[in-house]
Amino acid sequence: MGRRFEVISDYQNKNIRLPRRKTRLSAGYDLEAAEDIVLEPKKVTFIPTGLKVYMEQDEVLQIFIRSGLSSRNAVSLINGTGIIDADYVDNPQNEGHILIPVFNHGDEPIHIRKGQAVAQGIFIKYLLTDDDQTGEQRQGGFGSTGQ
Ligand SMILES: O=c1ccn([C@H]2C[C@H](O)[C@@H](COP(=O)(O)OP(=O)(O)OP(=O)(O)O)O2)c(=O)[nH]1
Repeated sequence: MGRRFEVISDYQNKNIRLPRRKTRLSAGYDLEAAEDIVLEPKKVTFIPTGLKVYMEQDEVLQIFIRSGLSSRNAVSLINGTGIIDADYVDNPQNEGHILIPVFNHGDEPIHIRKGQAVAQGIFIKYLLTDDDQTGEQRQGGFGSTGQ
C-alpha cells in the first residue's frame, strides 16, 4: 500500500497542497487548513485538511500542533496528539478526512487562512501484544468505535 496523502473527493479542484516537510531532516509533514476558518475563544474547532492518508498496516500518523501557531496564539490540539489509524482512510462516513481539533484558550477569535500550516503529522510504527487477535473493521469517522 505504501504511504501517501491524497485530497478527498469533496476538496478536489480546491487547490489543496499535499503535505510537505520543511527541510531534509524535518520529521513532520505540515498540514494546512483547507478553508478559511475562525477559532472562536474557549471553543473546539475542527479544522478541515481536505486530506486522507494511506499507510502500511503497522503504522500510525500522529498529529501535533505546529510550534509556530501555538507560540503566537494560545491554541492547542484538544486531544493532545491526534491519532490517524491506518484503517481510517476511505471509511464510508467521511472518506478518512483528517480533521484537526483545535482549542482556542485565548479571549479573542483567531483567523486561520486557507493554506496556513496548523499542524504536523509524523508517521510512526506501532507494536502488538503476542496474543492480539483483533479482526474488527473500522466503519466510520472520528469517535465511531468508542460509543
Ligand atoms: O485529531 C484527530 C484524531 C483522529 N482523527 C480521525 C483518525 C482516527 O483514525 C479516527 C479515530 O480517532 P481515535 O481513535 O483517536 O478516536 P476515537 O474516539 O477512539 O474514535 P474511534 O471510535 O473512531 O476509534 O479519527 C482525526 O481526523 N483527527
